[in-house]
Amino acid sequence: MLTIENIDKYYADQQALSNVSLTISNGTCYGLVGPNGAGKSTLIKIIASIIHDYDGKVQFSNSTKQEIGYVPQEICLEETASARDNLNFFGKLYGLRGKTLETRINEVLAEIGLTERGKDKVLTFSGGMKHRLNIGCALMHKPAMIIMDEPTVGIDPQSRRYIFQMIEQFKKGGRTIIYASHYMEEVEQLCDEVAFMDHGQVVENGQIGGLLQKHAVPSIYVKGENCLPDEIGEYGSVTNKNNGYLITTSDPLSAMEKVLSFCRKSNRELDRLELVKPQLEDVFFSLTGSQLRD
Ligand SMILES: Nc1ncnc2c1ncn2[C@@H]1O[C@H](COP(=O)(O)OP(=O)(O)OP(=O)(O)O)[C@@H](O)[C@H]1O
Repeated sequence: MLTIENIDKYYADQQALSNVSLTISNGTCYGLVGPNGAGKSTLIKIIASIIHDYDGKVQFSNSTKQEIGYVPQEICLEETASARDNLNFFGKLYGLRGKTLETRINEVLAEIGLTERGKDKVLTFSGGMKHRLNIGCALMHKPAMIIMDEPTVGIDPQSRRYIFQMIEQFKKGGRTIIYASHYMEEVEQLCDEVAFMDHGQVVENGQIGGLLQKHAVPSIYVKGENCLPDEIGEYGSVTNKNNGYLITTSDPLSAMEKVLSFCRKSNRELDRLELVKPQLEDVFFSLTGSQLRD
């Protein structure tokens, strides 16, 4: 278990984190979500012991700091060296030597899908392959906790899928994962729990299902050439979306029936009428009043 209590962090006069407290249980895939500058990387660096000058407490129970694998946001590889040599370097940093190191390099290359490219220089790799190797370097010492800072920024869909599969394997292996991202859909897909960060604070945290239930307002989507907002406005609160209308209402099924019946009676054609599943993006919006990518 990782317990973070009342963390404050300043860079000179600027406060990057304010009174941040979180508890992360072993074996959880925990998402840290927030816009640029929210404080995710700073918090991660504090957990990974890269930043030491902060107020507050970070406590690990039954996991030592040695068991953390940190995947930085920036690619941290020697481009002119091969994948094997990069893994060799990180393995040695963690105290591996000889046959054990050699075996571990082979295992990690297989895990990140780069066995065939092990002897090639990193500068010949695609962005996605570099990201996978970047993750591989953090796996050399078989860490119980893996901390990943925006591991899918700027990579192709195929590599993103590969990284997701790796994370699913980490989860199956019982590892604890901290996953910082500003891609809400990734966190929703991968994580069990999430903390929303904004302006250096945790604005809400908890199990994803619970947060959706607690904060997301149900809605329906209506699209039809002659459906006008003031005609359907009585069924809920209406906003424009993709040339149609989103009606947020506490009773979406009844609102659907009413829209359908209204359209039948008045001979309006409907292109689309659907129940909208609440998403984490909506929860973040309802808590902060801003979209994640504003
Ligand atoms: N080394 C630094 N020196 C000064 N200010 C910094 C430093 N690192 C981060 N900051 C500031 O601290 C705040 C939090 O930044 P941080 O990088 O932790 O946020 P983030 O959520 O990870 O953002 P991003 O998604 O852009 O990486 C920002 O205002 C940032 O400008």
